[in-house]
Amino acid sequence: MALDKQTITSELGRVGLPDGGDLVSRDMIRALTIDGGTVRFVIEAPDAATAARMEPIRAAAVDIVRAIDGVTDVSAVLTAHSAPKTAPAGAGDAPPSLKVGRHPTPQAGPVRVAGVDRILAIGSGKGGVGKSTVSSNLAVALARQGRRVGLLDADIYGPSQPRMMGVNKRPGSPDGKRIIPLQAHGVTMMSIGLMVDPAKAVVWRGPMLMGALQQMLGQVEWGELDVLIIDLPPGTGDVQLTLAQKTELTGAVIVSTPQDVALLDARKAMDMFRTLKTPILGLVENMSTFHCPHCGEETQIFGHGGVAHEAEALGLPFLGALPIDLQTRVSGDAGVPVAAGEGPVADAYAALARRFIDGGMA
Ligand SMILES: Nc1ncnc2c1ncn2[C@@H]1O[C@H](COP(=O)(O)OP(=O)(O)OP(=O)(O)O)[C@@H](O)[C@H]1O
Repeated sequence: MALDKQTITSELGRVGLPDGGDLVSRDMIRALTIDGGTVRFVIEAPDAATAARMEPIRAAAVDIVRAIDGVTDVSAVLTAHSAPKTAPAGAGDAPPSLKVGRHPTPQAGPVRVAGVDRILAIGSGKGGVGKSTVSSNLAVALARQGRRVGLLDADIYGPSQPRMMGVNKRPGSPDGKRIIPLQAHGVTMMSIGLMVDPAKAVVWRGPMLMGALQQMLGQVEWGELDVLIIDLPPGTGDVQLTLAQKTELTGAVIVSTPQDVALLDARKAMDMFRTLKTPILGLVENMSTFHCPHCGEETQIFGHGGVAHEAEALGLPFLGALPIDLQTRVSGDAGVPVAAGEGPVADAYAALARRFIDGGMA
């Protein structure tokens, strides 16, 4: 019999906590995925101090799931999140201004974005590994599966989503306060690149970036979304820091190519998210195998499987591999993500999206 989430959740509900309740009743299980006999999940403690005491609980959870018929492998990651569950009173009340990049309005701590169920930050250590490509295609693939998806291009230094999603209109504002996002391929989208000249944004530092991000999240009329995907700049800079500190992120997904040098940088990005107490929900390998369209031969241009191994070594979920593919690049440049069409790469993105939905991440 195929494993199902309900069976696993009900077993995890037997893992009690010293201060009362259990892992399920206390809502600590995140990103539960089942892949054949392999079960992966994240245990999210309310804060770092609690997480530090929870290793025996994590081990008990692994044992209890491993004992389920059909389970061959279990990976459970312990993370901590210090964010409050609700937006503090008054958050978002400050008079907004459409001048993007102003100084931020004071904000007590991480806040939710009204109407948005989950926020995923898509990060990478290195630039050029395909983080924006994966963000846009994943967004489109999720929308094709009926999810309500938002895409925020927060790559302030090199916004590429307008080009990849085929939009270049400046978003409108009926009252000079609210910003109306654009729609493309079933996705609600917004890019800092549509509001400001990236050449100017390059010199922005902490407070200016914080103000701009606060506006993108607070003033944009996102509507009701199942998931908002945020395409981050590469590396570990001010945008990541600001976002993790000011917004209640569901978690981060790391995109890397398979070769060691990219993985080295990906590790730095993961270290940063761990320090910021943002749960890392998993890793995606981009530019994996190349399938020759002429002879059908497979070539591992950047190697293959490096990200899956890294995920395994770190006990993190491996979410999927996407091939290196000419059509992906051409479609991205043409503003129609490959996931919007048909074919093996669109299928790979559909499978990735399914994984996110099944894992409760979208
Ligand atoms: N799987 C793929 N196959 C072929 N080309 C790809 C693939 N993924 C991305 N590309 C191409 O590689 C280039 C860089 O991709 P992209 O802009 O998504 O990377 P990035 O990590 O977001 O970079 P940066 O952070 O510097 O913006 C683009 O031209 C894109 O079309």
